[in-house]
Amino acid sequence: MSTLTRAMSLQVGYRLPLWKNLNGTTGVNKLTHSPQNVRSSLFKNSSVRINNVPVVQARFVSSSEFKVDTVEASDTENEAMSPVQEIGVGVFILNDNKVLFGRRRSLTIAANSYAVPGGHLECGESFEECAAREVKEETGLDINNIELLTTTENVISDALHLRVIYMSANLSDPRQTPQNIEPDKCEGWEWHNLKNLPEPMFGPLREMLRDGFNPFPVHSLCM
Ligand SMILES: Nc1nc2c([nH]c(=O)n2[C@H]2C[C@H](O)[C@@H](COP(=O)(O)OP(=O)(O)OP(=O)(O)O)O2)c(=O)[nH]1
Repeated sequence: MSTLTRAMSLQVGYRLPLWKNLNGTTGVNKLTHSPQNVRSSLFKNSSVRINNVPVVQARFVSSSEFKVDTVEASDTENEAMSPVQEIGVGVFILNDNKVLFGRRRSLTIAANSYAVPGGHLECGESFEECAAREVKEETGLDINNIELLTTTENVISDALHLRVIYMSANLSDPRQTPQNIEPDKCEGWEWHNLKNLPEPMFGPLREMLRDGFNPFPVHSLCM
């Protein structure tokens, strides 16, 4: 009897569907990006492991909201396989012609790559509130003019889809400088011109930007 792995959400109390097969399977990983229809094969090479089995999604392993346990296949035969959707928010903070990026230390998604500040949407929170909260928590910065840019959907596996909402924002006071409030998660924050992006860039972001996605206002020449 094969051993399957499942994740239990401690925070909201629902059980996530099982992966069909975790034994080396990475699943179909693609990113759809509206409106530019960017496609990507991110997360393929994740080094994340659950019960020593490689998987493509890390959040279950390291987040305090989840624990992982092991069940026998016979317990699971009748369980639904409908995917769970997580919602993340990423924020392009625009300052002159630059955007704020930080190199992630996290052992979860996108370890060691550069990404914009962001995090998971909390219950009852608007995208704007989430953007302001995550930016404050991670960088100490206060932002305004927070606007929706686009969304992406990362299909991590049959069981998990990650919807990411990308927002843009300005500094409330341009004299602010970013602080590394969560040094366990990030090496530090730096302003970068989009013509000269730091590497390695978080894959979905690299794909978007390479395909011409521009977080600056249309009337702006800041690129
Ligand atoms: N921060 C950030 N997350 C991104 C970006 N692109 C992208 O797909 N994501 C995804 C990865 C995560 O699954 C999700 C949330 O990001 P995160 O991993 O930084 O979350 P976090 O631990 O800081 O926040 P939280 O769970 O404490 O709320 O959004 C991005 O550019 N920046």
